[in-house]
Amino acid sequence: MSQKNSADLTQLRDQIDAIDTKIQSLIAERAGIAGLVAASKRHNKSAVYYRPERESQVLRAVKARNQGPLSDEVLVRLFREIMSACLAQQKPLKIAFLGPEGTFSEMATYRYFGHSVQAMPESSIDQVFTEVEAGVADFGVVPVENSTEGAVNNTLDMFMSSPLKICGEIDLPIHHYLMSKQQRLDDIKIIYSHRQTLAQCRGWLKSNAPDIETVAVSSNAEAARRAAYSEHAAAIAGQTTAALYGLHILHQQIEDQADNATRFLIIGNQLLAASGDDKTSLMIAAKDEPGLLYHILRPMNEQGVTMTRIESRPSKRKRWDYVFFIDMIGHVDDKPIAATLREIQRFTQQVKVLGSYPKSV
Ligand SMILES: C=C(O[C@@H]1C=C(C(=O)O)C=C[C@H]1O)C(=O)O
Repeated sequence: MSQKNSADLTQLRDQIDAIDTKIQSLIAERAGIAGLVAASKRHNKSAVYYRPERESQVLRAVKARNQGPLSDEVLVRLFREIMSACLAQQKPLKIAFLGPEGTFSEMATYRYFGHSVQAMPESSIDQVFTEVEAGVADFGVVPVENSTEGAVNNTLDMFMSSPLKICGEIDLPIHHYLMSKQQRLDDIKIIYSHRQTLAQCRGWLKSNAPDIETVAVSSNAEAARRAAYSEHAAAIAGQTTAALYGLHILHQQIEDQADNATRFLIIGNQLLAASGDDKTSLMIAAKDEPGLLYHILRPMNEQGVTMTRIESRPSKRKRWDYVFFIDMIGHVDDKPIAATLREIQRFTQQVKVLGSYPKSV
């Protein structure tokens, strides 16, 4: 390296050191102010420390200010971590997720809340709801739909009996990796994975491993654990799972749809104020009469409310009786949504607002 180059490098590093010093003192200043906000909330018994709607406003402002060179996604991640650390000064949030460690639900948990939380792996979706209902966890993270495979029925069905509210959502791109102790596909006799994952890789498996037995297990992480104990087994799981279980990656991104994504819900006890860009989820129990769907869709259309999703599930009360799950753009306090709700209530047995929450940032 020439002398000039080396002098340039020293100067650039000095600049970086000076900037780091400023960033550090600004982060400390921010943490101090967040601490003051928390102290002022302490005087008010009903105040809540964690405000998802406020945090999503902060993150949207970060995106709006961004002029590069870092991507929106990277900047949102950094600010998410700063807020997570500021909040944890009081007490880290406890977050129940569908475990074990290494699942996509765990990834969604850290992506949504940052790493300064106490993440609690649970054995089932039902158990995530139970821990939040009992107050053992502050919030829960559960999958609700996949872009290839559709609804996660278990999660939808839980809302029929649970009083919990939806406090947020996060879309996570999902890529699947084939991993094993073996280096070659020819040496594999059995492939383990979660049922949903196998379904998302159905085409790849048919073309590339038509003669290998596939076995559905309780989670992708459980699949990796089994592959780690067996000489001729492989697992399909997320990239980070391979390192966790000491497995080689044999094939990357084997999902049939390149833009495969799963949407997760954040569940908790809070009803949130509007963030300015929200969604509302409803559960509607039907009256057994003709034109029901019409009576749900008509007021939406009249009020100009956009529906983003509709699912129906058996009510489990009697045969061929259904419950509808509907997502719409807007907050329950918005006039068009409030008017839509009033109108739907006239024609249905029960309308339950599962929550109004900030759209995934
Ligand atoms: C600082 C506050 O409390 C918490 C911390 C936030 C932050 O670090 O920006 C934002 C919202 C709350 O989760 C607040 O309510 O403004």
